[in-house]
Amino acid sequence: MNDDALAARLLDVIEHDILPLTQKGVAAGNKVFGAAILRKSDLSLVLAETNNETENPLWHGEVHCLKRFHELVERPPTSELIFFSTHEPCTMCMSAITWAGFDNFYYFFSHEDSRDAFAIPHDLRILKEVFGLEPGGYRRKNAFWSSASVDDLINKATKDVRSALEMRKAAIAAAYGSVSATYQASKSGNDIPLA
Ligand SMILES: Nc1nc2[nH]cnc2c(=O)[nH]1
Repeated sequence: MNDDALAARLLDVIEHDILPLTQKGVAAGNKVFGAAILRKSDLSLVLAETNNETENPLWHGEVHCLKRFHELVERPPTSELIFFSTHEPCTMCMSAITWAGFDNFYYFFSHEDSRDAFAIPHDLRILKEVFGLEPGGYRRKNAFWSSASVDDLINKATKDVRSALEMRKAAIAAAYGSVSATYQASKSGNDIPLA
């Protein structure tokens, strides 16, 4: 799999498939996180989903996506699939991705971004309080999966490709800034335990 093509495709998926769902989800009081599943063979989309914590606080973007995946009548084997998350998965979501059988995941925003740019510090707090781990302290490559950020892929690209990808990345981050502001303005009224 070519890293440049994968980075470009993940940017397409976040912009065109996940973000529109998240804009609707946030308007209904949910958080800004989303996820998608793609085929390794041609990077086509299997499905995209978004956070639905107003229905159930366990429906993080990633877990909600896995739930919908298991509701599909025809489901490709997870060995043939890529898992993509808008934000670095929390410890629950990482475990869910593992239990679902994926050998990989990719993400756009880091845990530190969730805390600093999105004012959602819980993923890092749980990592520290429950597991005693500092940011980045989990094993990004292990016996179950290898994980990487979109930044990792972009950083491996050639200079020209890299600057084009960086520009697209900045535009997507700006769009997420706007949905994040909507979520933050509404969150005092919601019933989510760790809002
Ligand atoms: N990655 C991720 N972190 C979260 N923290 C709270 N909700 C979520 C979510 O849906 N995804």
